Amino acid sequence: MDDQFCSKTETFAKWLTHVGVQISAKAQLTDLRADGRGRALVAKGDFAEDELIFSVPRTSTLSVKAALPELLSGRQDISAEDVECMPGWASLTAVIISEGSRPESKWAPYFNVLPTKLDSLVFWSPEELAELQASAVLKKVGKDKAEEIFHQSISKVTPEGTDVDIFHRVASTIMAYAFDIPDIEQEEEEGANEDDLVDDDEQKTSLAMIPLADMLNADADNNARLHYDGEELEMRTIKPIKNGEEILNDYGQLPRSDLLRRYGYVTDKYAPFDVAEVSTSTITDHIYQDLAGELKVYLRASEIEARLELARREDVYEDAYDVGHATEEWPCISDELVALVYLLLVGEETLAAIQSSKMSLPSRSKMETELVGKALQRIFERREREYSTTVAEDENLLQAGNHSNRVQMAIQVRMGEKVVLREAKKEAGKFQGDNKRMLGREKREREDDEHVSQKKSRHR
Ligand SMILES: C[S@@+](CC[C@H](N)C(=O)[O-])C[C@H]1O[C@@H](n2cnc3c(N)ncnc32)[C@H](O)[C@@H]1O
Repeated sequence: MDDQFCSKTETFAKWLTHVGVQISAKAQLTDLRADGRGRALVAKGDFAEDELIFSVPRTSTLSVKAALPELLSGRQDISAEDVECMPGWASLTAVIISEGSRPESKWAPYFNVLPTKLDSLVFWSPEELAELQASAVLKKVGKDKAEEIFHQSISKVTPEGTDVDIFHRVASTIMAYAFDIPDIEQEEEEGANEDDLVDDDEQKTSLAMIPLADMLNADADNNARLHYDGEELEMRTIKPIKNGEEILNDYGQLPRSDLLRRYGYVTDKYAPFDVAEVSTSTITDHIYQDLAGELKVYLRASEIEARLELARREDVYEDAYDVGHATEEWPCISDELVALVYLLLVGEETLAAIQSSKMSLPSRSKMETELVGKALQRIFERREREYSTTVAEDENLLQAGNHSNRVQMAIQVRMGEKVVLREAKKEAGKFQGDNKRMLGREKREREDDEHVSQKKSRHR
């Protein structure tokens, strides 16, 4: 353990006052390492709703704009453009690495409280990552791509000797600690154009580090929120906070997989936001085989492609679809996924009618046919089998608890995804819509209709 932890916190607290941060006497930076929560802000008195906890002047935030002059000073070999042309996170990484290498940096007391070790996924070994099994989060880690950007552009502007380990530490700290701050000029401009008919809701933001605001942990239900309205960024309570309670910020409604990837921790409170991903290529590779018994039709690759093209035209195509827990507002299975599977399975005549725009895509309830439900159930079962352990096995492993913290977190993530797939399968099992417009049925239905009418005419 870092035995300078407390002295670093004290120096940081003094520095905050020095740079104009105003903090309520009822809020205190506290050592929560024993609970695995690092430094945290804790209430040392009762806060009312909408009470100011602290304010940080915009001038005390660390952005590319703020730190670029220092990086460029005395360097003839690079220009502002070399830094500004990089993606936002990469240019902020470059300026923080450069600033961090200067012992006289005004930010030094702040840098001293930033982490030297993180658990975000980029730091996991191949064996640890393998514990996530079939989780789609593995495709999102992006370590190689990040290193490519480091070698191609960041390392050209950072001090000589900056290695890839420093790069990952700073880039990952930015991922877990930085904020997207709305630009104040933009807000004023928008205010001036309040009567404009065209609503330009794309607000310009800048990525920046906000000392102290980034010492707040999060646990799905926050009790504080940062306000960006003025020159002072204000952290205010959103509900009363009692003496002794931790002050928590909002990191967003993230599935545990993303929480782990970006922040290196998970808690049960994020489980309701878990998602599992099913890729369109897996769906098209298996759907006709899985339903061969009931379809009795063979589609050529070009016919499948035409159906996917229609899904694109109808704006329901995605390379992969997320399924999540149902809420009061949303089902587990998105409208887009139902529509994709419907278009892959709808009969030729209905397909042609939609293609020629004689008919529009039916409502969700009409697309929830029994066949679409059966296909989705198979898709979710297949996806669950891609994980090498079952939910029950994971439950036992979690209970045994004899793993490293990282493995324990990986088990929670992979188990959460399988639980979502099961719930989605149950939902698909309730689809009961008529199959008569579906592939292989349309013709049979028509033949049956004709058969009935022939019978009727014979009886006449
Ligand atoms: C913005 S920082 C918060 C300050 C941090 N605790 C520190 O000591 O520097 C985000 C990091 O805090 C930790 N963290 C945040 N919320 C947490 C929680 N509920 N449980 C455990 N760790 C948490 C994670 O390591 C995350 O990457």
